[in-house]
Amino acid sequence: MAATHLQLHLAAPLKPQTHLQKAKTFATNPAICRTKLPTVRCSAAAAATPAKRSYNITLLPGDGIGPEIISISKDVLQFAASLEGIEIKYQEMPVGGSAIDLTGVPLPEETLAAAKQSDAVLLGAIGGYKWDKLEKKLKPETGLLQLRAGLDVFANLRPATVLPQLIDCTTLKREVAEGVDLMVVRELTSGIYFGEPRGFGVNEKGEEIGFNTEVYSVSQINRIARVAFETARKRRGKLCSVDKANVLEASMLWRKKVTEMAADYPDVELSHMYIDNAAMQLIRDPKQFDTILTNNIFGDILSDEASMISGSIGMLPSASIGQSGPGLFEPIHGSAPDIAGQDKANPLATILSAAMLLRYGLGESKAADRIEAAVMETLNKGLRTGDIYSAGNKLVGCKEMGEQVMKSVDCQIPAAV
Ligand SMILES: NC(=O)C1=CN([C@@H]2O[C@H](COP(=O)(O)OP(=O)(O)OC[C@H]3O[C@@H](n4cnc5c(N)ncnc54)[C@H](O)[C@@H]3O)[C@@H](O)[C@H]2O)C=CC1
Ligand SMILES: CC(C)CC(=O)C(=O)O
Repeated sequence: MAATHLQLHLAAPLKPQTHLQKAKTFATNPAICRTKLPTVRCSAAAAATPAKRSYNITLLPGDGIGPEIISISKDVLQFAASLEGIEIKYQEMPVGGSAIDLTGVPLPEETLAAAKQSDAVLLGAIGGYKWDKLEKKLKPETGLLQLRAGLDVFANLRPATVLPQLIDCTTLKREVAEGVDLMVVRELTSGIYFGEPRGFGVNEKGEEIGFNTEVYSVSQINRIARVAFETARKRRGKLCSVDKANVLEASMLWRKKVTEMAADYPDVELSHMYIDNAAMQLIRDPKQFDTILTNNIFGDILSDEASMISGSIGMLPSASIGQSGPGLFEPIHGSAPDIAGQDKANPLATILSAAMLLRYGLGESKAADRIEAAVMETLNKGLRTGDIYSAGNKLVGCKEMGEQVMKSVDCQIPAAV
């Protein structure tokens, strides 16, 4: 099958909503991630009446809790799609530690080829103790970085919302967390995770060293900044660019280019913040943030931090997109080896990633609505995995949570936001 093409569709800005309107929306409407991103869709699905209603999805379960959460998310995706008359064919491929065990490498050529040829990719997570001591090029994490680079999905969109149902799960004071609704736009295929030179060596004193390089080119900055401005424009019109421009040259260039681009977006209020302050401000007053633009490593850290405002890392989905080709959709968490195989994992981050896949990868927003509505209904019923459990609710395992979401998938679709 020919590869589909994701496009950043520069649509007219949506009307910004006030915090109060938002809070009301989220209290009554399950569309957790809806209307928050620039419209991203494959060209095959971009027509008003999509000609193509059949898609190929590559599933990459990976390691640890990956297979558990992907199996459930696939069932939910399949059911929601079938109710909307969409046919999906799946191809499951190895990645990470499981690929190392099978083939000797963390990203087999066949896996990358299958991912590239599909309409979208749904990933669980990679990594685990078993592979921690392998040399760098053979580690599961290297496979994931190669996959992101191979698909050129440079923009990682990580929404973090405090759902009213989970307000008791936040580690912050209720009044600080209530109504938080932010989006981290993380650069995903450059920066210190990829920069050269890198490696191990010996310094002039004969001491062993490890070194990495934080490097960004103008084009790498411009393309992620554009996504962030477009995202902010479709949200509440506030963009905070997070860097370390008081110390790092790569950040100085980042700040200069982001500032220049602001001229194209007079409707977006741009601010800059140093990463150390941003990490603090996110806990002090998270509601000050709407859209956060940042580099690869700062975005990795800030979004994990943001997950605890929402209640659990088991709740946060993500979409990684490029200029063309399939998008990569994955929860923000890792393979959680401490709970793997124990039916304790929260599958909702991956289920919501499947909803993002439908909405932003395939342009199938009705099926995405169904999944998000089902997640909300399941939470409304009081079902909770251990990571989001609070008194008065029912503690369930990963499987039962998934089964309950499945039951709710054909629930009535609420009106669009
Ligand atoms: N995208 C990916 O595949 C990522 C992979 N990793 C890899 O995952 C492995 C473990 O890394 P950690 O630093 O422990 O991060 P992690 O995100 O896997 O786990 C951190 C903590 O959160 C909990 N947790 C994570 N997901 C959960 C879920 N769905 N439900 C309930 N609890 C959940 C875990 O049990 C653990 O206590 C490492 O090998 C790491 O390299 C880490 C981050 C991202
Ligand atoms: C495991 C790394 C390669 C990536 C990571 O930590 C992340 O993207 O969350």
